[in-house]
Amino acid sequence: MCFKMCSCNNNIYTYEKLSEIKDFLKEKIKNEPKIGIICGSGLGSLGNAIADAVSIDYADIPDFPVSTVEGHVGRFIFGHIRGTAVACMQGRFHYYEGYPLSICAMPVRLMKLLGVSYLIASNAAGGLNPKYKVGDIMLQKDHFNIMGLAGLGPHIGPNDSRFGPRFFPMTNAYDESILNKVRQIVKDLKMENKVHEGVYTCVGGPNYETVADVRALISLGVDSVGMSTVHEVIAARQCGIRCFAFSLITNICSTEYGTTTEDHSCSTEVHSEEVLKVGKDMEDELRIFVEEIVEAISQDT
Ligand SMILES: O=P(O)(O)O[C@H]1O[C@H](CO)[C@@H](O)[C@H]1O
Ligand code: HPA
Repeated sequence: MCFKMCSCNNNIYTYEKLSEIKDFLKEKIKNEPKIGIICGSGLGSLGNAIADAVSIDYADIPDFPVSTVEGHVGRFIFGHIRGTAVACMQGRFHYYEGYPLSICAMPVRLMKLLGVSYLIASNAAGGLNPKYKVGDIMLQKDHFNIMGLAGLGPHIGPNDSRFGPRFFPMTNAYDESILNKVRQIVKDLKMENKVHEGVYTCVGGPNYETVADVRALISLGVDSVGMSTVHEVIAARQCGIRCFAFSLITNICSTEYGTTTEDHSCSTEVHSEEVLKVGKDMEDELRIFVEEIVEAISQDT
């Protein structure tokens, strides 16, 4: 299938196409997943907590896109976390890979067809809030949809109401009752000193931000910046999935021009190696955190 398509309409992932993919996956999995998990860059090990795992590479799913970015393995893992059936994406799709936002968010609609009613999305992100440190976690209280303000979204074009209504609110995009459960988990796990709540934004990337970009985002009230998640949450809210998302702060975005070092790099630059390393360093702690969240959500009826 050709993924080069207009970003505004002609969405190739029609309801019928996604139903075919859903049927293909359903034949391979044992239980209907209740919670969808999207692993951010370097956070794929969140999927290692899954029992009775059935792994399906994106490349083996008919008409499915493939992950092209380091830190995103590119497979679904279906199974259980603490007894709850989950669908976990070890690898997501980003706009900068050349996929329109409708394709980046398509797996969320697929998860809905598979039976998912809750989403836990994670991302690696740069810290803008001066209180944040590398390795901190930011619970997404909200997002600032810069790409949406520029007319880009996963739902632009003809609307198929089987994926949800044309117009829908985003006031409570991040579910307050899940957030309350997570706040309690943060206390129980004694993580208060490294967990914050804030506003995330998704930029197009793949370059990291200039100092002027960073200063502007801070002035707009944004606390963390990445290149994902927002369009996934939009697609999820459109089809009635309740959402929780968090950023792992993998680097601090610089508000100052750095000094150029002897090798012509800059002292305040961010590089993808450090982003992935912070994810790796945090993998055990985050895996337990996500397991607790799954268990708390599963008690929700
Ligand atoms: O949002 P995730 O997938 O975690 O990845 C983040 O990390 C990558 C940049 O290092 C970008 O893809 C950015 O979006
Ligand atoms: N900016 C954008 N995306 C990111 C960053 C960043 O600083 N860190 C990890 N993903």
